Amino acid sequence: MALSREDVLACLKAIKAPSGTDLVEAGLVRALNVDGDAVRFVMEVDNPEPFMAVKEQAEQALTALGAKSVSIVMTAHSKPSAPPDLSAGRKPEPAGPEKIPGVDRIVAIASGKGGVGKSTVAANLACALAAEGRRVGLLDADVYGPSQPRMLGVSGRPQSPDGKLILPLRNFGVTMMSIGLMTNEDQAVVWRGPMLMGALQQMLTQVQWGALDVLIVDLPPGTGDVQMTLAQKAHLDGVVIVSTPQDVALLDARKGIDMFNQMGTPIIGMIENMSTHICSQCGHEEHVFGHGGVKSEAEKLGVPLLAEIPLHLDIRLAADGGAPIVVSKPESTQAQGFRTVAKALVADGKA
Ligand SMILES: Nc1ncnc2c1ncn2[C@@H]1O[C@H](COP(=O)(O)OP(=O)(O)OP(=O)(O)O)[C@@H](O)[C@H]1O
Repeated sequence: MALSREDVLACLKAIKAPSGTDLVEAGLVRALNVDGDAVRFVMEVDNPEPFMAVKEQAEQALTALGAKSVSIVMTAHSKPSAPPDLSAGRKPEPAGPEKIPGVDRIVAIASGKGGVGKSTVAANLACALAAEGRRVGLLDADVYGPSQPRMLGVSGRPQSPDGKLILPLRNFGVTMMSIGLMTNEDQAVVWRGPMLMGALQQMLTQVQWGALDVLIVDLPPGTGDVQMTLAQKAHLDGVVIVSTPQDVALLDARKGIDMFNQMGTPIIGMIENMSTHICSQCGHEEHVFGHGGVKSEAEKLGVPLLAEIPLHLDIRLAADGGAPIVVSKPESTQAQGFRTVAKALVADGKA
């Protein structure tokens, strides 16, 4: 038998809530839906226990009225939230960037432009810090061209025995995780904003980094979603900007510095890469990309120039061969720049 809304309300008005008032008057009947011989409504109560008998009574009365199906869902009241505590002595709440448990510091390696040697610097710095006895992690967040697996000579898919935490890989004393290890090496990866941010967050929080003195993050070039997400989600202790002496690379580096300044991330310093070219045959030195541009820029910006790294075949061969120059030829002059930066970071408590 088709019921009307009025019939149903009249039926419910005859049932008393524990307070003595009828169900409708007490405002307990919410979202009433009468559809033919089916009746549904929600009873909003603080504690369902005392209302169980009332619910049963309502079901019986509605069935007697002619309802074939009765569905009464009891939900707890959504209490209005307390007004914000604006008193001066209140405890500060954690907001914005958070620390990763077990990771003492996070240092990002950034560049305004692609191909200036940012990943080479990140790999060498990580290995040089490990050689200084630091517990080092290296997160390859360069989603557009992950290169750390090749530079550190690691391959294979990271395992996740419990399906929750990802086990990172390790080489040369560096604990490493790369987005490149989650995709096929030759496969072009198209990342959309939310996907990218999700992947970065997963790399930060779901990788079993263990106890680290410093986590080095190799960022993609430029000032995009990854940089913003990292600065917003993780507590970044500082950023090292890599640039070549060329004007165009410097211009892009300036944009990067500007962005990190706006996000309140300290700039640890700049590194001029491919500073001078020393011929591996005759030792002749020439300035392929100019020289000193980064130094004067760093002076202008009031940030330290951490090192001038030469453009040298050995640096490329070592990086491409899976053992960075600080590992394969630690005593060479080409490795010295990286090692000096690592020592300085340790001495300043930055890594
Ligand atoms: N100082 C150097 N001397 C010789 N070769 C170098 C030097 N620095 C980097 N390279 C080489 O230049 C190439 C690009 O370097 P790298 O991948 O580190 O740059 P990147 O800035 O990280 O690039 P991307 O924009 O792809 O992330 C690599 O083949 C690397 O071996």
